[in-house]
Amino acid sequence: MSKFLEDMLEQSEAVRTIISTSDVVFEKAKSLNFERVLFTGMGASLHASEVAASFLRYSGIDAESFEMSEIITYSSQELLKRYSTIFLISQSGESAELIRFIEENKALLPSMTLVTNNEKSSAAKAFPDERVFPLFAGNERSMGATKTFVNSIVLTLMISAFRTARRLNFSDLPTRMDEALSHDLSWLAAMLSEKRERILVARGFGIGVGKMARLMFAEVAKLSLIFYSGASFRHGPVDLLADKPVVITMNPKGETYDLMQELHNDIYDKCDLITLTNSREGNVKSIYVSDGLEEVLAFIPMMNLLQKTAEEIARNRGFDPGSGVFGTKVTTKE
Ligand SMILES: N[C@@H]1[C@@H](O)[C@H](O)[C@@H](COP(=O)(O)O)O[C@@H]1O
Repeated sequence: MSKFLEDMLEQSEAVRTIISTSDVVFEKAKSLNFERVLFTGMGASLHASEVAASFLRYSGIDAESFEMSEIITYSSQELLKRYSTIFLISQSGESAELIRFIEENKALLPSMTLVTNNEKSSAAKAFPDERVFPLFAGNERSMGATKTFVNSIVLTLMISAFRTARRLNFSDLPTRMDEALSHDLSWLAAMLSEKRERILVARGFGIGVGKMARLMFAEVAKLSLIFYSGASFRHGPVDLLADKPVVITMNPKGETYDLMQELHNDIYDKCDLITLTNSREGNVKSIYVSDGLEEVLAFIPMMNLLQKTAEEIARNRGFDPGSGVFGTKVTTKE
């Protein structure tokens, strides 16, 4: 079994564990100021936080998510001071940018909070326990985050839900994740291995997940998957349909479901279109996933489905899923 597959199969258990810590999470979250929130990190950790940032904005709370490396060089401490809470997300707690960010912004430590899978990391040492939210994802072996990505989404949503009036029901999520991984996806892996453009489209809470899918395809399958938000795809990139690409959309029931359906109607005869959805109504080729989950959580099992596909593509292409060729799980050089 590949490292990536091993990690993948442990995800639902990891989610059960993080959900079981909700009382401690809510207790710690009480001391956080949600006036103006920034989430920052690199790679999977950054993309996971984009879900909570859009969830908070959707609930009327001022929240943003920016890549840490860009903040370091192209922003300033004066601007960072304006955030009431800065969430640093890092599964390892050792990424080069994270260490530098903490070092260069020591004056802002009181407004920072760390989300990490490694409570003994260099980053964690800079924070008191009440400012560290552990991911409880267990040992993650592979390059191409799985358990820590999903647990980062769930944990930052748990923290965010504490502040909003919107209650989130996570209880069915682990079962839906396992169901997603039980699909036979060999046909999709074969289609995505062909020498033509692969495009992924999603909106809203799916944008962070879509960017993560792009990263995972690069890290695991060693293939490029282009990601667009549903709206930006219409603003020009639809011309990629000229070469009949494979287009996957993630379209759970929710705010923009109908708009995405319209997009399907407009493009289905110009590409191989597959939609991941929890609606039975669609009239294009669908993979049914995330049954009954609310919009913000529905993208997680969709990601699991894409993980399984990427794992199979990697094996078909002769790569060891979860091992980097040039990349590494922890990047210690900026
Ligand atoms: N190749 C890895 C990515 O897979 C990971 O997402 C990123 C952030 O890692 P961390 O969350 O440990 O800071 O670092 C590396 O570049």
